[in-house]
Amino acid sequence: MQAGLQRPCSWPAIEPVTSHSTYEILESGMVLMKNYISLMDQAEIVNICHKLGVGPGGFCQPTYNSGHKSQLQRMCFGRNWDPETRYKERYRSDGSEPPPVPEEFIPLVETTIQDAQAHINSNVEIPSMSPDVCLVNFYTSTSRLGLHQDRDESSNRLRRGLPVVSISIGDSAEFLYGFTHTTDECNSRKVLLESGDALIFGGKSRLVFHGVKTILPNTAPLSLLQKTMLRPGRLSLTFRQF
Ligand SMILES: O=C(O)CCC(=O)C(=O)O
Ligand SMILES: [Fe+2]
Repeated sequence: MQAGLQRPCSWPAIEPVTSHSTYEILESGMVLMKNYISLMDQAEIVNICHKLGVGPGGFCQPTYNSGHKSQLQRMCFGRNWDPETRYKERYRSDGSEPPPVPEEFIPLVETTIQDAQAHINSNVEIPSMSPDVCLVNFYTSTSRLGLHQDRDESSNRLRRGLPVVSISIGDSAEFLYGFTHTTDECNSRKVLLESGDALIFGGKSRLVFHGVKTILPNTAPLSLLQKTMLRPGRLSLTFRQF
């Protein structure tokens, strides 16, 4: 954590490890923080997601109106999001409601944004936010996520460019991104997201098209697998303020 960015000590401690991390500015408002979350904290995040994932409102495989099932397992925190109804339905079809965003995650996300802002020396390019929604995705080695924009949050927050903060845990992923509505796999840029990386996209990059092309099997840190019940695959958490 950067000097001067101390949080009240009553907050539960999931703290990013900035000493070993490196920062890459991908675009205005889009920063990749490599090796940002310590293995211990990754394990804690996995354990929290595991505990909530097996309860009511936990992991499920979203279904499209066509009957097609999504290739992912997904769980929402804070607000129910569904590929068909977006944020409109408070309850899932099984009657469950999503758990709130776990309180351990909120200072982690806020600090991540502060560190990104400190790195680019601007809180205009990436505004601050406090997450009240999170989508948790679990990808197996064959899962993919097509190119899309995250644009279902409230228009006020989108207009202000409040960032999405994405955290990757487990197997690495090839993540695609691009800025035109014609963005496809051929003309998008590609970046590797590894366990412990945080990616922020806000400001001018808030509506970037993005998706997950490939999961690279057997790339999760061994010690993470030993410390947790994480199955082979990738867990991603994308935090937003609705
Ligand atoms: O898994 C990821 O890194 C991206 C997830 C994502 O784009 C989403 O949930 O909207
Ligand atoms: Fe997304």
